[in-house]
Amino acid sequence: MGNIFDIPTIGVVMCRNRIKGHESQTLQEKYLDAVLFAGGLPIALPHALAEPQLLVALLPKLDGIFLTGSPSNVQPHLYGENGDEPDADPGRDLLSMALIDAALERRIPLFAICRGMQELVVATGGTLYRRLFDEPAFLEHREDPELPVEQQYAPSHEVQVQSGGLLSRLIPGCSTFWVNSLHGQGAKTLGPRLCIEARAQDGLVEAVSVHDHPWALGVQWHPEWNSREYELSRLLLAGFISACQNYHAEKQQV
Ligand SMILES: N[C@@H](CCC(=O)NCCCC(=O)O)C(=O)O
Repeated sequence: MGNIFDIPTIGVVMCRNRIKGHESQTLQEKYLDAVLFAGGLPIALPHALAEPQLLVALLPKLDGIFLTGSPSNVQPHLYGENGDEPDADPGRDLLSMALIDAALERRIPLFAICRGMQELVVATGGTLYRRLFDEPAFLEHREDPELPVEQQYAPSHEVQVQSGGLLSRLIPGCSTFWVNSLHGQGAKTLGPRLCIEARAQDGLVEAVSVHDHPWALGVQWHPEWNSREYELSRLLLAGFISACQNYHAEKQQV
């Protein structure tokens, strides 16, 4: 694993849950393991870190930011829609939006998975389909909750990679591949800072990157799931950690 001081520190955003009556913030182990297996040091980020003074103290310590998936949905008012969101996690929204702003401004590497990609879309001025499953043009992108978890995360549909982008550089020679799919929302419009990196066969945007940023990628699927078993997932995570190592080294030179 090398010298502990060379391992990049990756901030991983937490999610709010109620456990046995107690308000809690949690992180699924698969996200932590994916960062560890790729050679990063994951650090859990609780929502209180959105407070500006704490954020300013935190950011210099991070070499990368990892936004996880979550069953909760981004609050609709953040992308200009009315109405309640019963599955909201406002603390997560606040922290993720602040972390994305910081990552874009400071050029910190950012890897955003599923809800994380939706947060990246919203933070950069885009909008979401709130009920993708009510849109007749789209495939079913949700998992079947009745199935065992291994089957829920099994490959579900193909994606087509846009040539010439960050994703195609990370997985050279691979222009289509199968992904798992566990989301009921999806990117509807994108702000000017995002590039499309992949689409599903129904046209849904499945991956995005940020213009003029060394490494900021959002994917709608779950490369963290059994990440060591799938070569494409390993390549994405290795690319992220390598960008974090470069960022760490650049910081030392300033
Ligand atoms: N709630 C949003 C985002 C979906 C999402 O992130 N799913 C993954 C949940 C579990 C995990 O982290 O693996 C939507 O429905 O689109």
